Amino acid sequence: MKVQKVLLQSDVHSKSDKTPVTVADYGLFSNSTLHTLLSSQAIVSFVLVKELSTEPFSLVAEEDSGDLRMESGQETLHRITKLVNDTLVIEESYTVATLSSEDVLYAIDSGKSEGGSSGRHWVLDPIDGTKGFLRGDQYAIALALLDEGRVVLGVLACPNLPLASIGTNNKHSSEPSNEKVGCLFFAKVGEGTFMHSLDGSSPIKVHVSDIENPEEASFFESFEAAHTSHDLSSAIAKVKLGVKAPPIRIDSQAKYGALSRGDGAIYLRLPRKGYREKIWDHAAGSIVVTEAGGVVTDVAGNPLDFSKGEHLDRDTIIIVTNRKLMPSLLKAVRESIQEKVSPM
Ligand SMILES: Nc1ncnc2c1ncn2[C@@H]1O[C@H](COP(=O)(O)O)[C@@H](O)[C@H]1OP(=O)(O)O
Ligand SMILES: [Mg+2]
Ligand SMILES: [Mg+2]
Ligand SMILES: [Mg+2]
Repeated sequence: MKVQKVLLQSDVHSKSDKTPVTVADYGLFSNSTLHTLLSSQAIVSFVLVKELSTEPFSLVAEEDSGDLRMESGQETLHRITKLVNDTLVIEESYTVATLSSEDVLYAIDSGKSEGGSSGRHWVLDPIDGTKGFLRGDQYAIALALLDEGRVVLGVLACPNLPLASIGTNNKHSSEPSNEKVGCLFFAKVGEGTFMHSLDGSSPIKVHVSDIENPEEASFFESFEAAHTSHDLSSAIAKVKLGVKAPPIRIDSQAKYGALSRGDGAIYLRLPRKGYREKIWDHAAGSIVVTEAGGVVTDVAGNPLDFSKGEHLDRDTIIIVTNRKLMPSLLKAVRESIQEKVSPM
């Protein structure tokens, strides 16, 4: 959050489309991003190892220390180490000793497990929705626990997600947005999904929307057209289901969080051909939604399979909604795909 604030105060963000333009802009953006995602991975990994010292530890995480071990990476490593220590200071129980650069490298590289169908594995996306982070929009820190290939626990921190609904029905776009942001969702198998504010309000139990008529539903999709087909989702939602509201396009697993509390009723992810989704992009989000009463499936109607290592199957379409809407949504997705493949 600290790094994003600095980014947003820089000149870069005064441009209307919030995208980097000059070489210097790109430098600032990529350095800040690198610092943030590696620090996040180091902090979560360090804390997990400390808390779980009595059991075998396996972490499947997105990032690795990469060039940080080389001469050219020393300045970056130094800054990340400072960022990690400055952050851990806030939490008194972790300030026993200052972490060295070596400790930070070790923590980052503890995330090299491949996961799989046996035993327990933590799954971490230290910054999910990197593009949203850069734009000053939505991003998430997503942590899940797999047990024998099944997600049994999920935590989703969404630092920029308003505590109030972001659903199209509740939004008054003419009003200035001074709403409070920063939500944390957590779900444990069989125990439901809870949300509280990042600054620590008491948790409330959340439920997915109970809308039955698809025309009244609003739907989420990626902000980035490279991550999902906006054309296909619009064909499914507008044409097949009669959805009236425009799509809510936001980055990251904040979509799962927002859906789990009923801000919208549908999330469609229609990746480009050949793409293999990573487990850390969906593990936490999927249990947050299912424990809130929702359903997360592929196009065959099966739950996502997190037991095959780092990836889901190639070309996995992800369909998320409540139990009542799922049959018609599945039908609409299948029909639209069929029509796209073999146009009449
Ligand atoms: N070509 C791609 N197709 C689908 N997802 C992608 C692609 N490239 C990166 N991603 C990952 O998809 C997620 C973002 O999707 P969304 O559009 O829902 O925000 C991110 O986790 C991003 O990784 P990252 O964690 O590095 O940001
Ligand atoms: Mg991700
Ligand atoms: Mg990521
Ligand atoms: Mg990434």
